[in-house]
Amino acid sequence: MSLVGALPFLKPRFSPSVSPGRQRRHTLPASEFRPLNTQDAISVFEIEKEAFISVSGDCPLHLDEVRHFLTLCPELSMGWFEEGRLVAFIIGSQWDQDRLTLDALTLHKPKGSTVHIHVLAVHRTFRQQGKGPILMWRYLQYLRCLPYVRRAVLMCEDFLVPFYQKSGFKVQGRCSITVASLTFTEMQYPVRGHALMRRNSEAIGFPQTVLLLEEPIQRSESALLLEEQTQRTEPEPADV
Ligand SMILES: CC(=O)SCCNC(=O)CCNC(=O)[C@H](O)C(C)(C)COP(=O)(O)OP(=O)(O)OC[C@H]1O[C@@H](n2cnc3c(N)ncnc32)[C@H](O)[C@@H]1OP(=O)(O)O
Repeated sequence: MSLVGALPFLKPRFSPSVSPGRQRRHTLPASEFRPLNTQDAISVFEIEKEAFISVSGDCPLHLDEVRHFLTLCPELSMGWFEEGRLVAFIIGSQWDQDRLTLDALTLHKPKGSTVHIHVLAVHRTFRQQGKGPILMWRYLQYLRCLPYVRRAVLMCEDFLVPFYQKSGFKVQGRCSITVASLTFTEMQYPVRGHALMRRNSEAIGFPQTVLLLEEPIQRSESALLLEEQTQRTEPEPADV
């Protein structure tokens, strides 16, 4: 019996016969989309602080609320990481009523068929590059793979209505929620009701869906180009 066979713990980690190209990579993936977890909460809140608190003094989710939703329903969040750094994120939870009320800001209703998108934010240095619309597009595709989701809703300030319309959201009306002097428009996106065709792919950890939309989402040329580049730079599956 060889020494290595008898004492497996002495076995070298990498076989000398493995070619350099097959060795484990130690670099962080260039671009990765994944659900967030509570360890990401600080990075999320750092982006929120800059994006909202520095502008209006408040933000959609305080740090404890970020942790709360990432504990209760991490599968309704999505982060975009570049070389391990969070550059954009969405946090959602389930809601069970037609319109948003104050309770929707803090509660997750696991029996609800609506996903309430609490916040979409892009890190300051990565804005105006089409990342927000791409992340939203991926998120909405992902929601289509969750059988219990019928629609997505959000509230936004009026100046962002055209931005969300480009992602396929429709105005539902004035939101009953106000925060200090801020008022909001409520918007919704029908997740069910479209014909859809599934492609059996599990890239980047999210099931992918190819959609046949009744009304195609309008995406700008820059967004399409960036997405194409992102797909090109997505990492190969790690060696096992
Ligand atoms: C539910 C909520 O979370 S509402 C709050 C939304 N989040 C914030 O306000 C946080 C701070 N802001 C951000 O994080 C980002 O600026 C976002 C999420 C609003 C936009 O993301 P970005 O990646 O910067 O989007 P980007 O600038 O690339 O714009 C993409 C398209 O949306 C349009 N757009 C962006 N911002 C706006 C706006 N304020 N009003 C109208 N259109 C807009 C752009 O013109 C562009 O369209 P085009 O490509 O056809 O020219």
